[in-house]
Amino acid sequence: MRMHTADGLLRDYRQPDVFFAGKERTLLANGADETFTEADGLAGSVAERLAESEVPVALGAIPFTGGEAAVLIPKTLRAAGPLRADTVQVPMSVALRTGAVPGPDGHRAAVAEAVRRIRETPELRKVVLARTLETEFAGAVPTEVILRNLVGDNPFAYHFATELPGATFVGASPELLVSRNGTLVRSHPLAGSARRSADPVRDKEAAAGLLSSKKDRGEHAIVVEQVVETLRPFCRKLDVPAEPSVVGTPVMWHIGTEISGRLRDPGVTALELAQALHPTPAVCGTPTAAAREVIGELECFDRGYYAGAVGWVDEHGDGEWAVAIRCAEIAGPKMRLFAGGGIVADSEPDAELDETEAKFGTLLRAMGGRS
Ligand SMILES: C=C(O[C@@H]1C=C(C(=O)O)C=C[C@H]1O)C(=O)O
Repeated sequence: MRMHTADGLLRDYRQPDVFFAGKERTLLANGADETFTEADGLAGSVAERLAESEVPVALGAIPFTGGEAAVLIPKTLRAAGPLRADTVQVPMSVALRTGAVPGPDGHRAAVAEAVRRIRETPELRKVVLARTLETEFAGAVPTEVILRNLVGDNPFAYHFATELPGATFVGASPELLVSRNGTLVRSHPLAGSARRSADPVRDKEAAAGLLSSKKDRGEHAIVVEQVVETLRPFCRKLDVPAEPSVVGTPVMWHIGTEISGRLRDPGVTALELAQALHPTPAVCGTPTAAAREVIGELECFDRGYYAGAVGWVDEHGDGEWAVAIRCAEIAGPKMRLFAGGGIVADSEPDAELDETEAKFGTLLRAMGGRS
């Protein structure tokens, strides 16, 4: 059997392949033997088909809410270990047009309204609000260049390029929704963010300030609480660190908690766990249904697969699903970037606006810009 290297798979990726690089495996898939669009019972239907499939892995994306899943069993699949190589940045042409939807004032107003609702609704504790950045290039966006640049910028993220109806979805997520390897289950929720600084002293201060911020710690605790509550019934043992830690990307600091557990029933697949956890309050809010409703009212665009989940599951039920953030949809010459942040009772509109601008930086850097 020919062995593949993760770096080789990255170099071979071309749209419309499906690429996913996580901590366990790097996968490059081509063609679709079977596609799964029905979100209800998705984990069950996928597991059933995988049991008899020649290619024993399904991969793709599930949307933020409602809508169709975009998961497939490919015709061919190549697999390698995790990506380690640091790829050289490839230059890209500059975007002709960019425009944020909503613009700065629109986002500030939405944040202020979410804060007002959180303060006056006792059970509503957190709502995640996002915005988009629409960009247009002179020609078709080279998805493989964006993907390679994302990897080069941060080899430690979960990288993906997967096909959606009418678009390619590409990103470098720092956040693990869930992974399953045998009976070992892991989740690494992030919530609470600060922009990084080019000045090392200020950068360190930003990380320390984030970890000691009461508002950000509160925002983070809400996510951990729900992830633990959801995983508890699936696990006979669950390790939750008493204190969170700081996790860095090239542009952001986040508060993170690495949770691990042992599955009670090894028949529960990674995709089933992902669907049980999704959407966590890191991308939706709490309580989930009320937060989702506020998002529907205050966001002026459809999230699609942004803030959904992207990953893979195999015939044993092992798999990795990342939270679909720090990402963009590419369609021909157009590229739409997404970024959001958690809003709690003491959030400030200007700071929240800045957080989304900073988070756009992950994709902007891959597009050859500066963040
Ligand atoms: C919603 C996003 O990020 C999420 C929200 C965070 C926050 O509110 O602090 C931090 C990490 C992510 O869980 C995004 O990047 O678009």
